[in-house]
Amino acid sequence: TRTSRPQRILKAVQTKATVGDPQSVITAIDHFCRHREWAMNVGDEKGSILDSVVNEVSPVTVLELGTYCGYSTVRIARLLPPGACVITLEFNPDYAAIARQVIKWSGLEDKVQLVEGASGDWIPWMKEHFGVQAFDLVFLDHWKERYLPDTKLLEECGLIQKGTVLLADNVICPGTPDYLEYVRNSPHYNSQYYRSHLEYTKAEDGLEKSVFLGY
Ligand SMILES: Nc1ncc2ncn(CCCCCNC(=O)c3cc(-c4ccc(F)cc4)cc(O)c3O)c2n1
Ligand SMILES: [Mg+2]
Repeated sequence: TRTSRPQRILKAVQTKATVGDPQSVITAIDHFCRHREWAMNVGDEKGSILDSVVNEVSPVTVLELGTYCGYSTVRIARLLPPGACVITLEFNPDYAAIARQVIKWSGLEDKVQLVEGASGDWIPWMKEHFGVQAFDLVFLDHWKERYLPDTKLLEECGLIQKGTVLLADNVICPGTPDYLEYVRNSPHYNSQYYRSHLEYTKAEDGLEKSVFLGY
């Protein structure tokens, strides 16, 4: 049967990128998705905003919700200092299998913990299973209708503390209206919108950065 799009993305990485060179992996995926087949990676334009937030926060512990092919996982992990790590959750086992290989090709497997499963099932176990106290940065890029319930779940589980930064993809396209309303109106968050475009297109999209102010 035909290969899947994630399999074709992995092939582009394995033919165009250099093992151990995360930037070449990022460039290979962006080139493939801009010139061959669109795919739902955060992309180069929003990816630069993601980079700037990671550099600003310099997180020790990152949670990514929605791995897909590992493009944003590689973007984040390549900027982390030794000892820091990103835990990334992926629901779809086929995507997870591809992402593991993309992360390995980039040479960043020591900074990444890829967990297969649904966010709602795994978040309550984060402290116990991974010894996480709280996350310094959470990148939300999974089911858009899960952004709000999972944010509330992270709060309830004590995984968000004063200073934790939430960075949400796709707040315009496909859109996460209930999440936006919550973080923008809550007295416990300081929120700002980074206007950009839907990956590899001219459509408007953006990232919402929300800093938890404490209770
Ligand atoms: N709970 C849980 N836990 C863990 C999980 N892991 C995966 N999932 C399921 C997530 C499935 C993929 C999520 N991402 C998107 O849907 C997405 C879509 C577009 C897009 C598409 C078509 C258009 F015309 C325009 C824009 C663009 C983006 O940048 C997107 O990120 C999970 N769920
Ligand atoms: Mg996205």
